[in-house]
Amino acid sequence: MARTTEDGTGRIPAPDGTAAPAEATPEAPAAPQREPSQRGLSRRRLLGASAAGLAGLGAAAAGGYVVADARSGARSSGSDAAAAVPFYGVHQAGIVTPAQDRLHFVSFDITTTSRADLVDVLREWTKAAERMTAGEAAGDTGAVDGPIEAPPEDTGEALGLPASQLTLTIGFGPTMFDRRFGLAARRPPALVDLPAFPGDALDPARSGGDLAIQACAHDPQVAVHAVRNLARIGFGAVAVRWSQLGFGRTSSTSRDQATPRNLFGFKDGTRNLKAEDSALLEEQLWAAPGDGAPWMAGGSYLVARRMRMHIETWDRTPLSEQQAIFGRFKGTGAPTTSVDADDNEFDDFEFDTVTGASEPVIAMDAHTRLAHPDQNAGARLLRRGYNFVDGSDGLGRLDAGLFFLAYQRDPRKQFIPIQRNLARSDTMNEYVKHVGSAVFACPPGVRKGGYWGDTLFT
Ligand SMILES: C=CC1=C(C)c2cc3[nH]c(cc4nc(cc5[nH]c(cc1n2)c(C)c5CCC(=O)O)C(CCC(=O)O)=C4C)c(C)c3C=C
Ligand SMILES: [Fe+2]
Repeated sequence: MARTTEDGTGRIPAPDGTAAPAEATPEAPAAPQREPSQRGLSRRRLLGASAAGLAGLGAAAAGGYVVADARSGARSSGSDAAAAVPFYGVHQAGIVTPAQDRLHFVSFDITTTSRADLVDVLREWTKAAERMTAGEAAGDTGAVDGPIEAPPEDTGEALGLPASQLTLTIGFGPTMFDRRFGLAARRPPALVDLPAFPGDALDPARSGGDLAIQACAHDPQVAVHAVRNLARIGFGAVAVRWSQLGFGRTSSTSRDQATPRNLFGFKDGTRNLKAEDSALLEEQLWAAPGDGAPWMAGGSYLVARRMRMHIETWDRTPLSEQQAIFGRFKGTGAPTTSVDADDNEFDDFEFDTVTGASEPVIAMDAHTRLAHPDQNAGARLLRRGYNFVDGSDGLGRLDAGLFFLAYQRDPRKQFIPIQRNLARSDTMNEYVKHVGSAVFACPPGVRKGGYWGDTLFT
């Protein structure tokens, strides 16, 4: 039987068929089931109307979700890409949530010096984020149902679009803990300024920030709409410092997802931390109460690096050399130590295997050897990066690369030592340059009635 979202929210059903709680954790409170505004022509109502009109078309594919596209009237089945991810939960959505296809990441400077104003913005953002992730307009009266004399409460470009699995994840940068807001004593020990690494070519205009929002969705317009409306709501208290669009995920964060490819053409995310690795997530991803900042318990630390990839040089590099850099076959993603290249993507590396000439099959300076937990005191990352192509560089090359996003429990023990290892000797460094960098403390998930980061301010 085809599964429809009867309340019209498109909320992803839990495995038992009930509406899933936030972040699909057993502890998470039930997601709110609100009536659409009486006046508002919400995105959800538009979808509901469209779905009703299409009801006579009959059931879609067995076991699939049924999603109506309000813009085109088209109906797609067998996919939940249009559904909503609950906003509330123990952890913020957008971390272990199966990585969506599109990203809009934005870093803000806080321009107010008033702590009360900052908290007001976080409260307003929370309300808008809850609405937008449910597929609704940013404010009650939306884009077209407010007073004609006033600017609308929503910018309108997502009218009629479904929730598209939008997640909004907030992070606080080290500079938010300076003297402005009385938060210095609450700066988590793990929220360190990242050191300079060999080869860094960081642009300050693409680095740092007091606050960041990661918007991920299956529709780029939905992600951009969310960021734009949060920036609009925060006007006068925050200003965009830099932002980055991403068009193709470069990691899987769930075993249900196929491994995607980066712009070097290699499968990326094979050995990522995944949502199903419960014990590892506790050990490597989520901050715990004893970690030195109790307000961060259930949160995580995010490192963002804009990494330019010299794809034109890469494209002139022999396949054998490309594969040697990753110690993996380009086609299947299997380690080059696997007996055959077929279907062995998830094989373990045999780092001790040597060639007839007694050379290691996987070079000592191969990216995957240097990044492997065995070389980094067991440290792992939950990578959630995206490909980008931001036009060209004026020198006949595309400005392309990987916007690397990695969540972890403590960057001092995870990103920093791994990156030190890579920066020193990774053979990939010839093709890659780090041009932007930032680190954020992402607080735990929001309880119903609470607001983003309330554990920090209360
Ligand atoms: C400091 C951390 C890392 C940076 C920066 C980084 C950049 C980077 N990586 C690729 C492509 C691949 N990386 C792969 C694996 C991998 N990379 C890191 C860390 C960083 N990568 C880790 C921790 C791992 C997993 C190691 C392990 O547990 O075995 C792979 C192999 C596929 C996979 O396992 O995901 C690829 C391919 C690029 C292109 C890049 C910068 C542009
Ligand atoms: Fe990597």
